Amino acid sequence: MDQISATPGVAGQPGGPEFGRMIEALRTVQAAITGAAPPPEVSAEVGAILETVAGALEPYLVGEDEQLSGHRDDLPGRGQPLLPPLWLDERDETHLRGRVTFDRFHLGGNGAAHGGAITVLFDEMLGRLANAGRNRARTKYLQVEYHRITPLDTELRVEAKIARVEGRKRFLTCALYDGEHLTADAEGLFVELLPGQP
Ligand SMILES: CCCCCCCCCC(=O)SCCNC(=O)CCNC(=O)[C@H](O)C(C)(C)COP(=O)(O)OP(=O)(O)OC[C@H]1O[C@@H](n2cnc3c(N)ncnc32)[C@H](O)[C@@H]1OP(=O)(O)O
Repeated sequence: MDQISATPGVAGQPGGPEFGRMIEALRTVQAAITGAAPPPEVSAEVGAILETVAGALEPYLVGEDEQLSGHRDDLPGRGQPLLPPLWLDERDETHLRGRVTFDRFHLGGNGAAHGGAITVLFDEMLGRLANAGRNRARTKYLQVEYHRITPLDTELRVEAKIARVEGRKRFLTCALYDGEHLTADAEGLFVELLPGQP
């Protein structure tokens, strides 16, 4: 994505608070479905409702540049349901600091957040920082270490820093904390795109 709007949307316009509410409801549905063991009639009923929901949106499908999801910096996780709800409290061109809460949708097992969900968070944090005020770069590698389980339904702190820049290469680090406990961290290399690279 190239354009991310930090301006809260206007009620009654596309991207207004109604859109944020829809994304929030989707997150609630994702967690509810993941955590439920409904009887077949309820699964059938909910499935039909969701098919109706998809049908209601179908006339409004747009290209990547026009979609709202992922482009709303005023919403947690940019309004992109793939991302856990992430709030950025501090940001400049050298560091980011935010809060994130994983829920039942992000469950790996035995109460712990899925390692892949944590990696999505780290790629987002490092991607945002690598691209802050700089020419566009993409992830070359992301090396993640899991030090202890990352709990669900707990507000966690996440911090990213630029370690060094060498020509096109941007080396960054990210760390996730439950209180004072480090649960996971990562080192990533982002490479600035050459003209013509997608
Ligand atoms: C506003 C935006 C908000 C964004 C938020 C969301 C962020 C999400 C970020 C992403 O997820 S991006 C999607 C995932 N990544 C990709 O799809 C990238 C796919 N790969 C590519 O497109 C290319 O491989 C890439 C542009 C990253 C680099 O390709 P190049 O062929 O131009 O670079 P090359 O592989 O030659 O490496 C460039 C430099 O890095 C070095 N390098 C490569 N791999 C390395 C490695 N493993 N370790 C150390 N150095 C390495 C390499 O030696 C070289 O060093 P020098 O410049 O000094 O010669």
